[in-house]
Amino acid sequence: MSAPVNVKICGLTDSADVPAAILAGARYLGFVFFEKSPRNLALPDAAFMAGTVPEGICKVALAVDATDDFLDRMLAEVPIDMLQLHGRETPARVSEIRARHGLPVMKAVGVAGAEDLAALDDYAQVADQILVDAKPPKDAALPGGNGLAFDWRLIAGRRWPVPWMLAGGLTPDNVAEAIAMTGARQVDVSSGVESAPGVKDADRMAAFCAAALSR
Ligand SMILES: O=C(O)c1ccccc1NCC(=O)[C@H](O)[C@H](O)COP(=O)(O)O
Repeated sequence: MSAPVNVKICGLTDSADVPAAILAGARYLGFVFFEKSPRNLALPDAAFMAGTVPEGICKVALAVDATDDFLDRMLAEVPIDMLQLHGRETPARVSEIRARHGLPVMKAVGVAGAEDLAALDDYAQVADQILVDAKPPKDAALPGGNGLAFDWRLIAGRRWPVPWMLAGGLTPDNVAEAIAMTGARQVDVSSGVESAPGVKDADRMAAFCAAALSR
């Protein structure tokens, strides 16, 4: 029997989201640091929320093309276990951030077509994990968290030398099919468990985790 699927719930904005996500079954919690996002957190709020997370649950900080100065300030204040890089960070920058900040790094890679798959292989050489996400539309305000899925057949049967997560447009209704089609053992969700942009819904988080953990 395979190990249970790991669920990451990204973009928590309220302190009540932390116990709700953990009770639902999430193993990773994502905190967004991107000013244009409805899920953006101020450092003191993130520090408070992350401080309530028990041992064994991975606290992930999501940043977009962040400077070392920002990462230094954020990590000095917020207890974080993993960095998620969701911008245009090059493989060299991923390596640099890993070495400088001493935390595991998950690099998000956007997929829209077969031409995007090579980047997954490149980042799998330098990151601790890769997040296989939908590529944002050209005019999107956000580089992720858009509730948009990609064609899962593109990665069916593909494997990488590091752990990976499937993301992009997952919901309580489609996550089981996404897992079945791709073979993912880790899934990441944000919009699909919200009642409005930036507002997590405890019932949807529970339904999502139940559907993912049933696979
Ligand atoms: O959530 C945001 O607002 C956000 C902002 C900037 C970069 C990434 C962002 N979110 C990424 C995610 O929440 C997930 O890792 C992933 O993209 C899946 O999101 P969704 O399609 O909404 O489930």
